[in-house]
Amino acid sequence: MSIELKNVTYTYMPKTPFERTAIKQINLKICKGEFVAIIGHTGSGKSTLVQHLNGILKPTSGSVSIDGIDLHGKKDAAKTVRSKVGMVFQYPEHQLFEETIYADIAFGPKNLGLSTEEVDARVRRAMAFAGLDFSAYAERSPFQLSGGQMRRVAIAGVIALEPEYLILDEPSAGLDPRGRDEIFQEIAKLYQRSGIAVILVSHNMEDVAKLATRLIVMNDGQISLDGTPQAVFGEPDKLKAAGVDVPPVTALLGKLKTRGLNINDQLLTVDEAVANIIQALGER
Ligand SMILES: Nc1ncnc2c1ncn2[C@@H]1O[C@H](COP(=O)(O)OP(=O)(O)OP(=O)(O)O)[C@@H](O)[C@H]1O
Repeated sequence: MSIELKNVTYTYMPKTPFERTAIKQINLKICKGEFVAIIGHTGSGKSTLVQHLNGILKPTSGSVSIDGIDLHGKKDAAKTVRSKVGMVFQYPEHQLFEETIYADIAFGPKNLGLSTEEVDARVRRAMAFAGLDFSAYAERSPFQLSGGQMRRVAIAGVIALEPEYLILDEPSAGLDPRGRDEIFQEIAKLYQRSGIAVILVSHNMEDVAKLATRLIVMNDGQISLDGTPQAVFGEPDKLKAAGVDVPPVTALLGKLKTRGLNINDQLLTVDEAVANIIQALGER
């Protein structure tokens, strides 16, 4: 079970003076159970790439398939996408529009043609998952909430679709550190509890390093690195060429190593780094 892109190229505004090829000859397979983070400098093609994973964009050339179904081949392809792929866009709270939080989260499942009971069960599950107490929030207007809470409602609306592939394009953009941590904790929880694939576009290297099982680095419309976080962050020269920084923890460990400390510079979390630094200092 996978989403597969074969030789996908996408050109915006072809045959005009504004023509721009945003992704070039991309070959990529993402399987259920993976947590894939897509990183890269501004304009490297991340959003264009993920908008192919749910059929919003149709490749200029090449093909996209989900669980073996060609997205642009069959008539029922759109239905397959709707039922399997959930997409959280940048600033998803801008897409809230119903009068109550309940109605907003119920909107997607209703559109899937589910029974009232099933819609209700999904709304309750999604709200519980997003940390929104049902009795306190269901009948409130989403527009009375803080920015972080509005985003949780918007994400709950996508989670209520119970997608098998969940795509999140910069889900923490514009949030303060606390809001950002909460959103990432929820995403991690969802990933750990279910066998879905998560595809996350993010600029935050620490979150990416902590959560992802696989990192894809985009550079100028192409995939320049693809591997585990350890493997990718172990390629500082290629990362630099792609305009991407290593996580601060990895950078710190690298510097301590060049200063002669016997240290593992492939660690990605603060806790791992602290334990390793204490051990290295004890050896001196
Ligand atoms: N609607 C559009 N019309 C024309 N060109 C576009 C459009 N959207 C994106 N582009 C161009 O395609 C290229 C890739 O853009 P894309 O948004 O996919 O990059 P990105 O890596 O997601 O960037 P960011 O990190 O800033 O969101 C850029 O050069 C961008 O200017």
